[in-house]
Amino acid sequence: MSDSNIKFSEKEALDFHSQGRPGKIEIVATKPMATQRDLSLAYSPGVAVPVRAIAANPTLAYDYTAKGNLVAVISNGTAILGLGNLGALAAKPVMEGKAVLFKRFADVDAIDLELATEDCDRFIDAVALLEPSFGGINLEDIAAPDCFVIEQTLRERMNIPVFHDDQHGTAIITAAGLINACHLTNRKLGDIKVVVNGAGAAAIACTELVKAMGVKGGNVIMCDRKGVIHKGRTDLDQWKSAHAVETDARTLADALKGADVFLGLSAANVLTQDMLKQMADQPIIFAMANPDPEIWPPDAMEARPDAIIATGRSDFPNQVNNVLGFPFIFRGALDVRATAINDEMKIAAAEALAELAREPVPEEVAAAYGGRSQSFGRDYIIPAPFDPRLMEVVASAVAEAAMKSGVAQTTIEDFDAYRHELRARLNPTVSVLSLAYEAAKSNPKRVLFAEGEEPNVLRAAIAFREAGYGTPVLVGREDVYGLLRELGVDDPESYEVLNSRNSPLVGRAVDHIYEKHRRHGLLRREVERMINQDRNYFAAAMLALGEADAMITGTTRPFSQSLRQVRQVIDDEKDATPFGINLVVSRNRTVLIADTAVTERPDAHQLAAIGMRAAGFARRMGLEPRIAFISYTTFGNPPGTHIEDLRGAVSLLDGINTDFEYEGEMAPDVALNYEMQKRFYPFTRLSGPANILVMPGLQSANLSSKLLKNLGGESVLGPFIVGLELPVQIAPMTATASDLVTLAVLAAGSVRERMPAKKRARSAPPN
Ligand SMILES: NC(=O)C1=CN([C@@H]2O[C@H](COP(=O)(O)OP(=O)(O)OC[C@H]3O[C@@H](n4cnc5c(N)ncnc54)[C@H](OP(=O)(O)O)[C@@H]3O)[C@@H](O)[C@H]2O)C=CC1
Ligand SMILES: CC(=O)C(=O)O
Ligand SMILES: [Mg+2]
Repeated sequence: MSDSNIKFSEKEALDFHSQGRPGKIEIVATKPMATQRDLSLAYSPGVAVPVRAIAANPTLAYDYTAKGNLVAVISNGTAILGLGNLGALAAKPVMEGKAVLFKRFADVDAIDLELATEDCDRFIDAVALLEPSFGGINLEDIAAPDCFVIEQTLRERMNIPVFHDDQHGTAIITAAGLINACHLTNRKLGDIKVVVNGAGAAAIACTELVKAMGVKGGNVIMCDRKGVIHKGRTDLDQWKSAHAVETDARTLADALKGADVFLGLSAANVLTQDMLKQMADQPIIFAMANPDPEIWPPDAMEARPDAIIATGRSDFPNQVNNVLGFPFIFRGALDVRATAINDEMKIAAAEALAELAREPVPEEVAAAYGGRSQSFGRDYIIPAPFDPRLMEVVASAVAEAAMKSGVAQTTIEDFDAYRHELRARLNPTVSVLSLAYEAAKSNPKRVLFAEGEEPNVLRAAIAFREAGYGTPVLVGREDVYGLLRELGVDDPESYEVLNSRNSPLVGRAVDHIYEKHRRHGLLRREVERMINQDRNYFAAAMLALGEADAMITGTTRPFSQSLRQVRQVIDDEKDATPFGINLVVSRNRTVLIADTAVTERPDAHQLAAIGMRAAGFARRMGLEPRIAFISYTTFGNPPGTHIEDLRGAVSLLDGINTDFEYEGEMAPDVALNYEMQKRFYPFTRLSGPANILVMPGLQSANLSSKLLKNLGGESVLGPFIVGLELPVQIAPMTATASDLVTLAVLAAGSVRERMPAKKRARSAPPN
């Protein structure tokens, strides 16, 4: 089995796919469909107008339909990952997965199409007929040699890019990795001896590309299931025989003697430690079969500590997987309406990837993969898929190469502006959340789940642990182990449970709270009762005493009650009142709303302080803060009362040195609409629409967030508490298990660097 650090059960994988709406994709309308008029425009009779326009000028399809951003991911399921021919229907989860990766990484809309035929001609006809619908075709998981015939014929017949990703996507990423691995081991492509295991779609394309880049034909030995592909074999088709060589080697083991490079695009576990021991010094081992590689990296490393090792998986260093390429390659091709993805575009992508890996990694990416090396070297020969730079670097290289090589139908005049547009397409908050998850994995923390008897909380704790985000510490008095068992956990005793009825830590928890409050009216016996009766007090005391790094609670009582209890044990940050921030993540923008949780009527000082801390929070989320102090009036229009505090906050900020933009008072429709600001209030100090709305009071902040969540269809996260001395997050009572996991990850992520929890506990002064 694997030594991977991502663990999940088969049930989890199935639940992931079946929960909520089955599958991974849905279609969302981009235009309003609310009124009779909307319907008349979207469909008959209004739709007739673009129909006639496109009939007269076909390129207008790119202006009036989704074609220009739409890719079909098409398979017949004859080579699903490394699982073999499992048929068109079984390929659907992979193709849906590919479609969502297109969206997630490059904002390309993609739809999966599975064709139930193994007849090349029928497949080709079916795909060719789809040309009007799509801006590009991604062929996927079609076995060799049919895939060669299919792709070649479709490229000739179609006037949009047709790209078999298992061939060229893989070849591009492999080439980038190989360039860098050779660079690190001082090898020249012209000298290396390569063994390619597999002679299918991916293997043949990789071999062709590396030969085109300078690897000598006579230095490459390819193997299939029957062993080495040598000149004496009589069972070879034209694609395999093109790579047959004169050699005495007959098996993979023979071929690997003295080889510099192993490129595995075959099947799981076919490479042994003994074979690796025969390879040259500093061997380069790319075991790229999916989902399980030809050899697991720890085994390869044990046999050859001097090796550079890559796999197709995200849970080991050096992920050589086509996910690093296809989203961005299609992004660039679509943006210039390319008619093909040609060799120039492929080479530009490979070079851009290789160069990017040699550049310093941005701080947030390094932090996210903190446990692993993130500077160019043996464990980092290729960028990581979550690196936000991939989009602009690879897509712009591909678009430029398309223009230079004459397959672009439109041109990009200003590449700086284009790169800026590409950055904006990726919602930074979505990226930051992904990075927060990665960061949690590489720096796992101990998180107290204060409501450890609630099924939802336990589900979250299980998911938190199994995803590798950290160690959940469950606070509960009932039989928590029994509850875990009911939820399908086989080894409940492996979870840590703290019970305030019998924990040896109770005495110290009481001491801690009593110490804080004994001069403010609390008797020791009252503190004992608090600890005994309320898990929030006990959990918060455990946090304060260093038994864990962070805490989450909130699902069993109103937010304000949980917060009040927590604040009796955990101090506020110096000179600050805590407040709540909600994150509204809508299609193309993220907006923060504050204070959604604590102070009912903040005065000018409190509003200014909320603005300042919200700006810091926004930066941590990857947003450059632009604050609007929100009112129902904009700069006194219409005239009204209750705006003094907002104006006061603005002038308080005017009096200090701030490094963020702020403006107010403003109504939300003006704050969020920069065109309107420039038109009616050209003196605005914002440089774009506001992304932090500091509301005049708790009512407006809290109500607007809840309305957006329930009516607006927006994804609203939070409230996140800002301003407590120790990381505590309080979930809304309606939180789902997955909301709780996000909160736990964010709470763990805001742990300041200090002594690890357990150590602090031990070094605390004796009571
Ligand atoms: N990391 C990445 O990005 C990618 C990885 N891959 C992986 O590469 C593998 C092949 O995919 P693909 O090319 O699309 O599939 P194909 O079906 O086109 O090719 C499979 C090839 O693997 C060979 N093979 C299978 N088992 C063995 C074995 N035990 N020893 C030697 N060769 C073997 C087959 O040999 P024969 O010709 O004798 O049948 C065939 O040549 C899969 O595991 C896939 O997951 C693919 C694309 C991208
Ligand atoms: C990654 C991929 O496309 C494959 O393994 O088939
Ligand atoms: Mg594939």
